[in-house]
Amino acid sequence: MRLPRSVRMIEVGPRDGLQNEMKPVPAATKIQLIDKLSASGLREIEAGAFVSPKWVPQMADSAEVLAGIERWPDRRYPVLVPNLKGYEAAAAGKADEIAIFAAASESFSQRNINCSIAESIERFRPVAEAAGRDHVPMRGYVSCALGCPYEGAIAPAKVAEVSKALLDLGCYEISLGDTIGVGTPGKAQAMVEAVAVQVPRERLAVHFHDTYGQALSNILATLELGIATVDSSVAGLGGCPYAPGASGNVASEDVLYMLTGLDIETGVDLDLLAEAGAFICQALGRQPASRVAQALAAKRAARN
Ligand SMILES: CC(C)(COP(=O)([O-])OP(=O)([O-])OC[C@H]1O[C@@H](n2cnc3c(N)ncnc32)[C@H](O)[C@@H]1OP(=O)([O-])[O-])[C@@H](O)C(=O)NCCC(=O)NCCSC(=O)C[C@@](C)(O)CC(=O)[O-]
Repeated sequence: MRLPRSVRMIEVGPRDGLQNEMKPVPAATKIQLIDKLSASGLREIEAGAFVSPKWVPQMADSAEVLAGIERWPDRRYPVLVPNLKGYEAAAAGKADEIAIFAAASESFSQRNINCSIAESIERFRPVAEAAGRDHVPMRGYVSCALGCPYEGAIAPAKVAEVSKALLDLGCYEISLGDTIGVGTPGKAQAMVEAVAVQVPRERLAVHFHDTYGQALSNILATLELGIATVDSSVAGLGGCPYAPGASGNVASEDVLYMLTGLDIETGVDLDLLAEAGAFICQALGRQPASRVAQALAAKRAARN
């Protein structure tokens, strides 16, 4: 088994993790969470989304969050941007990176951003031009890479086509989203292999939700193919508002524990990461979904 020596962990908890929360999470809590995640050693932390507040009310305070966080010099705080209006707001908030998001499923694209896949690529074009002009790095997401809540199975060739379109727009990296967490290791590998024909694998990231408990296995399967960038969410928070039934993202603590066990470097401190997870779970009034966080907490409780 050939695995990468180091992996970039992209933390999506403050955005993907919180966007589906029904009760408003105060901006001050989001800010504290992001500061704690920065302190844990994570270098890329998605801080919010400049999307329509009618569509995703929880992200309406993203400007306030960006203005309030401590910006560590060697960290980046990307935000999601669905259109030029979102880009202008993100730029006004001094976002240091943006992410555009398309889907490999027509139905999901309609439900999530109210347009077809082709229309979304056209809508992203002026965003890409503006980001290029301003030297703001741009990441791209492809949702439903392993299945769609409305259409079921999605052809890997379609994922490859949309990934290439985002790459051509100027994305430095494409994150392949198993939005509803239905993937299994063999299917994840086949999908990555299909995309890698169009997009160099060093420019691919994986983004698994853990709905069916397959996320860690899927990550390991894609690391074996040379993928070295993994999205995850502290405490396993998350779910997409336009993907009914989708559970949280794979927990950052669980990913980190697995990577450390494989002697793969990340630069992230597990105790500090778990502390950030405990903080946000306390604020939300729930237990972390991360098995590693639960095990660490039980060990601590037994010691005291
Ligand atoms: C794309 C739109 C805006 C189209 O929505 P629309 O209704 O077609 O847009 P519109 O242009 O007709 O505008 C409607 C209203 O929204 C306003 N508006 C328009 N744009 C913005 C903006 N940027 N910021 C703030 N406001 C905005 C606009 O000004 C107008 O306001 P009104 O005149 O009615 O008062 C909408 O569908 C939207 O915001 N969708 C975002 C949905 C979303 O955030 N989903 C979750 C993120 S994707 C995800 O989680 C998956 C991922 C990335 O994690 C990977 C994976 O797991 O698969």
